[in-house]
Amino acid sequence: MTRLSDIMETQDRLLFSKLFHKHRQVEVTLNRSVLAWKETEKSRKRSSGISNRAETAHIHALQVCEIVAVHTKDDDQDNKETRRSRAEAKQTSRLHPHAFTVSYIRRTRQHQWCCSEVIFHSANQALSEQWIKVINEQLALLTHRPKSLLVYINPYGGKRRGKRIYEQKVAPLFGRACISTDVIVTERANHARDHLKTEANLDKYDGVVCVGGDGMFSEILHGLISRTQTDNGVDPNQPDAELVPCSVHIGIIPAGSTDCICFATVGTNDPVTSALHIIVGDSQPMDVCSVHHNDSFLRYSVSLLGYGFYGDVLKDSERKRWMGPARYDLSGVKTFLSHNYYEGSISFLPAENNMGDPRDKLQCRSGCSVCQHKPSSKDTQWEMSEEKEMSDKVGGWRTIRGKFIAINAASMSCACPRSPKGLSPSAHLADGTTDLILVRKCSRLDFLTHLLRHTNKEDQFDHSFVEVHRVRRFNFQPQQNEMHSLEDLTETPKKTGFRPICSAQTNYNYQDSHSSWNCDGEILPHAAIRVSVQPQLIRLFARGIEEQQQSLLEDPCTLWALEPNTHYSVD
Ligand SMILES: CCCCCCCCCCCCC/C=C/[C@@H](O)[C@H](COP(=O)(O)O)NC(=O)CCCCC
Ligand SMILES: Nc1ncnc2c1ncn2[C@@H]1O[C@H](COP(=O)(O)OP(=O)(O)O)[C@@H](O)[C@H]1O
Ligand SMILES: [Ca+2]
Repeated sequence: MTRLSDIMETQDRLLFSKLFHKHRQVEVTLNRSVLAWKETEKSRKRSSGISNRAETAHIHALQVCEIVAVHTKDDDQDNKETRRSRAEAKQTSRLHPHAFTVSYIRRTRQHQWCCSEVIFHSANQALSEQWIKVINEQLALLTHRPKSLLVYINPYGGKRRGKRIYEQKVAPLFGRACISTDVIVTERANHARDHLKTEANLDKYDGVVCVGGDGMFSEILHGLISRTQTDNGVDPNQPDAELVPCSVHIGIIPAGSTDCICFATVGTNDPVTSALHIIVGDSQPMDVCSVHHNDSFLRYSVSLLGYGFYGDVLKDSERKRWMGPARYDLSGVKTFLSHNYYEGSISFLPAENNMGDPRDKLQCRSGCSVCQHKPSSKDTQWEMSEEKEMSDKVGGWRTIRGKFIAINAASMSCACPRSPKGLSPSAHLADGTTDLILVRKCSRLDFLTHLLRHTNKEDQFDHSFVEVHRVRRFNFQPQQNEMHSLEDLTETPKKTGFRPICSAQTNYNYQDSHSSWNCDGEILPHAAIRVSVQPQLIRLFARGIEEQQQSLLEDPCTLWALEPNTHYSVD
């Protein structure tokens, strides 16, 4: 563990100088991992006006991996400084005219990051240039940082602010970090998907950036996965095909309605935070579910596959797109009041016991140990042999038949501003499993209590009518129409609430008896599906949700007070 007090002294210094910062003389040190500075004793004495007294020295430190860029100071920054302290700034600029700016990541609140700046002045131009050169050399060693990105903007997602968000908040940061971009503003649905599938020259880019919501992300996901499988000769129609992971990272700039994939992988829906995760080249692997109907491929999903409640909400909300994100609230209330349930049979292959449990309260966080667990060959053989048997009684597969208000498969927590802990708070981003949540037919009041628990601290699984399983695969088969007796027809499905009572009894049809699957915000054309989790098929420019660190919130430059004979550690 590095001791902060040693940083100023150590042998592995790359550069050490006396420079000026905020009109005070500072000793600045750079080593391979940290840029640190503290006020010189002479300057401390002068500014405190008390001689011969040991004042507390403060060391300010930035991790090199969190430096966005270093530049010669520009006039704009001069103006900002001038406003703050005109006289002092003028004097510093006159005496030490050669300045450089280090832009770095500062944590604010709730997992939010911003880009801050620290300016160092010197009287010596060559010295200032040397600092810029050496810091840049260190940044160049961070080879996982992207240099070239392909950006797709959905101008109609969310509140239709995607283009403005990108131009005003993101592009300037990419420019500062010297990242080159090709930007495509989409002209129709599936424009981005089709471009990625067939046209885009992916060799040119280190990553693809999606400016939009979960639906737009889904387009990028499909384009990239499909392109990768084509390039590697894999047929995605085969439900058991082992898919080839995509080599290109995906960045998400949230500009949609739910933005659950961004929220669950970063902890906030903030375009600047996401842009900074892209700039530093963070990497978060993610599971992808492949969904098939019989032996043909339907879609991929990374967040929610929801039948019943969430399928009905989505279907209803599509007609209200003009309302923007509020459409989900209105459709949510309407669907809740309809209180439909659907019959069907769900069979699933549970994950091994060492994969945790959806109710274990172990949340997936940055560097999650559960997600780093690779299935052993024994686990894999077990799974393969079980899979072949495909039986209810033997082989680990379980089958549950019943009447369900909702069937949800959450491959990640699905946290979003509407539900900050998500549909399955302990689901993992990259463990190769999905949490299958079955909400059986229950009273309206019970279902409301269950829904409300998504928004507070209570356990939404702690109901007799809810069960949850961590699974690797599942199949769903809706109740077949022809299997109903006449009596069943009047019974299935229950359409209470605002429909004419006779419609459920006399106009029984497929639409009424079946819900639709909401697959990351897209409606699937079939109710009978086979789902298989493909572990870590894609990588995002993200790092998972960070545990909050109080010390990092207190000072722009991660400030430590250095007490005599006390050591402070850099985490
Ligand atoms: C009475 C209070 C009820 C509160 C219940 C809140 C539960 C919310 C859980 C939401 C999970 C969302 C999972 C993500 C789904 C998205 O993929 C999908 C499309 O997003 P986008 O492309 O950005 O529009 N969004 C939805 O399906 C919306 C579900 C909203 C349900 C109220
Ligand atoms: N230029 C476009 N015109 C119309 N639809 C588009 C365009 N670009 C993308 N889309 C589609 O818009 C849908 C919603 O996009 P998204 O960005 O997820 O917004 P929201 O979160 O509001 O649903 C996606 O299904 C995507 O395929
Ligand atoms: Ca998972």
